[in-house]
Amino acid sequence: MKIKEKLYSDGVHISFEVFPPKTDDKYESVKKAVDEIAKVRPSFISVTYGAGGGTSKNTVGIASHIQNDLGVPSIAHLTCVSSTKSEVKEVVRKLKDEGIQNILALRGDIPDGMEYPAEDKFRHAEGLIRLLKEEGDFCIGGACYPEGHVESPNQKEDIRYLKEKVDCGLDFLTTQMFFDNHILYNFLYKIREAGITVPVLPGIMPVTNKNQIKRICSLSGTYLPERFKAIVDRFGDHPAAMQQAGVAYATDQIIDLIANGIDNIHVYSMNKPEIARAIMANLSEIVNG
Ligand SMILES: NC(=O)C1=CN([C@@H]2O[C@H](COP(=O)(O)OP(=O)(O)OC[C@H]3O[C@@H](n4cnc5c(N)ncnc54)[C@H](O)[C@@H]3O)[C@@H](O)[C@H]2O)C=CC1
Ligand SMILES: Nc1nc(=O)c2c([nH]1)NC[C@@H]1CN(c3ccc(C(=O)N[C@@H](CCC(=O)O)C(=O)O)cc3)CN21
Repeated sequence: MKIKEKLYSDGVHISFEVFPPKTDDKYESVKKAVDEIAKVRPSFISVTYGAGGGTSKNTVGIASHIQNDLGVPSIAHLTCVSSTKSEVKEVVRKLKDEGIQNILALRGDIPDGMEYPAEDKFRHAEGLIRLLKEEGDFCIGGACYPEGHVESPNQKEDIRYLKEKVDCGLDFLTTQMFFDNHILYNFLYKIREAGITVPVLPGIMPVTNKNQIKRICSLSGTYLPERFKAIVDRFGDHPAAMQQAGVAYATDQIIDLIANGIDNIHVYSMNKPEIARAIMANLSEIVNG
């Protein structure tokens, strides 16, 4: 099923993100986590592609399992930063073979020490989107950055490139995580003003671990409100308490988004079924009521 059809259908839709195993010995444990997440019947599950520049060989396998064995729509991330154009084409062929219809087209994070751009690689997500349009009939998503992308000199320029990227044929956008909804509302106003009309799925990350938040912030420069920092300061060294507080904070953000008319929300719960379950339990009457 094409995800864009879901996005325009009635009701509130919650999706989750998972990352594939880095090594084959972890395949079964990731599969088990994914099976559990599928049980809460999210509108779709997205599968990252070497987040932070890691490996990507299991993305197609996990995305295919979700869609073809579990009956939940899936979307495979595809980045072009670490692969040559012909390697990217090879992955596209595998995705087609597995019947994957949804792709999140990304440039991806530049790994430490990598020389970029390179002659035989796409420089931006744009090139990848053009290739996907030529190669098949995919539903294509892209990433956007409510606080601006770390490599962008300013938000105006970032939004100008975003408009060009969407015009290459994107069906929807997912946002980088944010911890203050006002940032999202301001961003939405600006991109609509700039003529970007595709659905935008806010990305919410339930933070459950102090080190994870440090890594994320150094990668993407995310603003952390005082209210959020107080939670990490108070509960950061107590994993169970941090998890409970992180889920409550994320739930609060999600309810505010829904109350303000946003019906599609993407949750960066990664490979943690207990987080997916807790979020869905907190929203049971809101999503299904
Ligand atoms: N939000 C998400 O779901 C995910 C995001 N990522 C990320 O992928 C990143 C980059 O991927 P994308 O957003 O797909 O990259 P992109 O190619 O759309 O944008 C990357 C940067 O290049 C600029 N840019 C874009 N098109 C340009 C053009 N034609 N000329 C000049 N500059 C241009 C953008 O303003 C931005 O600063 C990472 O930094 C990371 O945050 C990775 C996985 C998931
Ligand atoms: N800069 C950037 N790169 C990304 O890959 C990315 C974003 N931003 N923002 C949106 C999502 C969120 N992503 C995430 C978020 C958390 C983990 C995570 O929890 N990773 C584990 C280790 C993963 C592993 O073992 O491979 C961790 O403990 O950090 C991974 C990807 C991927 N996406």
